[in-house]
Amino acid sequence: MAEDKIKTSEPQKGVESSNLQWAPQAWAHLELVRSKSPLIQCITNFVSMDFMANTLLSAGASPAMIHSVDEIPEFTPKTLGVCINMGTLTPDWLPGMKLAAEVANQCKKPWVLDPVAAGGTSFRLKACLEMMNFRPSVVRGNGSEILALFKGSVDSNSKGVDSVYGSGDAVEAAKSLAQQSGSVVAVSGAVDYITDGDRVVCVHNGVPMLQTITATGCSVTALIAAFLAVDPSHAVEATASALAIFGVASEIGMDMARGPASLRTSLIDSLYGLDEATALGRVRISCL
Ligand SMILES: Nc1ncnc2c1ncn2[C@@H]1O[C@H](COP(=O)(O)OP(=O)(O)OP(=O)(O)O)[C@@H](O)[C@H]1O
Ligand SMILES: Cc1ncsc1CCO
Ligand SMILES: [Mg+2]
Repeated sequence: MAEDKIKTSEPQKGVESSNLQWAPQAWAHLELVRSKSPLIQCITNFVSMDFMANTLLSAGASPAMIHSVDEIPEFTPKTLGVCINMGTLTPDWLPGMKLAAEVANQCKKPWVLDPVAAGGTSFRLKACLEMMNFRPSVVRGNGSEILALFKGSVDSNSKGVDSVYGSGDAVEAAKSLAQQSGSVVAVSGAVDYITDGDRVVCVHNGVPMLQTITATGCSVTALIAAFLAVDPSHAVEATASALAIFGVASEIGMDMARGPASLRTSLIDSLYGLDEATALGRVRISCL
């Protein structure tokens, strides 16, 4: 049974030794998503809706892009996880986002925040910080986004949704943010870092071309929600598994791709077709 492979013991140091535990765990999480097909509510930006829904479907989850404040009290309790993404934020979307976070918390369902371009404008920063007050189970952003949330200030060098920092530049900020907020914090980039403020887990999978496809970050945040939905009490482990499996799918997809457009397609195919031997051979997770 896939649940049996999900361990709670302390991780070991180094990629080689800790992979013995983390790679089977990542596969077990994917198997659980495939078998349980969790319903994931996504309140997300207009750019990401299609790719995010297809990412969730190819992993075996069941996405629903439902964001109306009028539907949330009835719909959110039916879900197993919620993804809230600030990408194309306007003031009229915020009450629904806050209500969905509140209902998810009341129903003890995990929810994940994607603070897109948090440091881009003061309106966006304030909204992201307000969402942090609802204590997401996990917040996943790129280096710039996590640094902006930690500092609580707009970044004059912001390039909007793209990061101007590497993920490694935001590790200490991520740890502090996790300690202050009580949320697990994930910083994505060449290496993804996941922290609860104490442990730091590193995911080494992925390909640089992911940066040239819009909404790959948004979609992996939704995948985190699906992995959390099937293992809500192990947020660090589920988040690392989701990032690793998405990264592995991109690596296999890269072998078939001719550029960003075909990688977008082959990544979805690879995630759908991923088998145990390939996952165990490719997942690379270590601990700092
Ligand atoms: N240089 C890289 N090498 C390998 N994988 C990468 C690299 N940069 C990003 N990734 C992977 O790409 C995915 C998206 O991460 P990224 O940090 O680009 O998100 P983002 O900036 O929020 O993206 P978006 O806003 O377009 O959705 C993650 O799975 C991450 O691991
Ligand atoms: C390009 C873009 N603009 C707002 S959201 C989004 C998708 C990537 O975050
Ligand atoms: Mg993003």
